[in-house]
Amino acid sequence: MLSRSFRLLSGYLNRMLPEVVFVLGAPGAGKGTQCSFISKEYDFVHLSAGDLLREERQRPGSEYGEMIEEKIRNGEIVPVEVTCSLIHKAMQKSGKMRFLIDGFPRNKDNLDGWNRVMSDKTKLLFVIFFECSRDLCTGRCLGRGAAGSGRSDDNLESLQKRFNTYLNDTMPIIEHYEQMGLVRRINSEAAPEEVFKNVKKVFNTAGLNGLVN
Ligand SMILES: Nc1ncnc2c1ncn2[C@@H]1O[C@H](COP(=O)(O)OP(=O)(O)O)[C@@H](O)[C@H]1O
Ligand SMILES: O=c1ccn([C@@H]2O[C@H](COP(=O)(O)OP(=O)(O)O)[C@@H](O)[C@H]2O)c(=O)[nH]1
Repeated sequence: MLSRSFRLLSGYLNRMLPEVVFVLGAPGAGKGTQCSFISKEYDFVHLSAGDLLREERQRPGSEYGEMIEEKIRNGEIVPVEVTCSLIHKAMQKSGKMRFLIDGFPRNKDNLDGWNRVMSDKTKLLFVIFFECSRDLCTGRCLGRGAAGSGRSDDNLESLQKRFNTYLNDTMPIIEHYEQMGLVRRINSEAAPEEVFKNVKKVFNTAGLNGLVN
């Protein structure tokens, strides 16, 4: 009896937690593009860790501006205390309950930091992993740079470093979630609308099919 009440109560409390989907994949795999599609059709707020860091870098008086710029240019990962606190603040500011966290967690420091501070405040639904060949991803990022992204890392030299970081540091995080049965793999080499069809299948299968807006 007591254990049933406990289960009901913890189930209820669990449902009250903000829900999170992590979105991972190589640089240029299409994470941002797909997240913006998802947030238009489903009740999820898109939070790009990279965008939050770039905003913080531009914020007058930020003590982290230079460090963030250096890390981004070199394709290295910013310490989790900075990234996690930006994500947490953006979640609170939104007043919403469902979040796509794009481009995070990218290494063990990110994963451990999130688990330390955020895992008991949120419920991780699943992890989307966009799979795309290195050549296509490189071409997309260079195209984004040529089209005027203004990003200091959309160049060949930074891209080589970003890919090394992705292979050495981010792939083990994806494998970690794979072992937990949380990864939803989606090939992202086709046109954006085609990729989105498969993204929708993942959300609908998870019972998140309520359209919004
Ligand atoms: N499926 C796709 N096919 C072709 N180009 C794409 C596709 N998805 C994204 N792009 C383009 O590739 C670049 C990188 O996409 P983006 O969504 O910013 O990737 P990420 O967030 O993974 O770095 C952008 O210029 C975007 O317009
Ligand atoms: O949690 C994060 C997300 C991004 N970055 C930095 O921001 C850069 C750009 O990341 P973003 O996700 O914006 O772009 P992508 O590399 O996926 O195209 C990365 O190479 C890192 O230097 C980081 O340090 N921590």
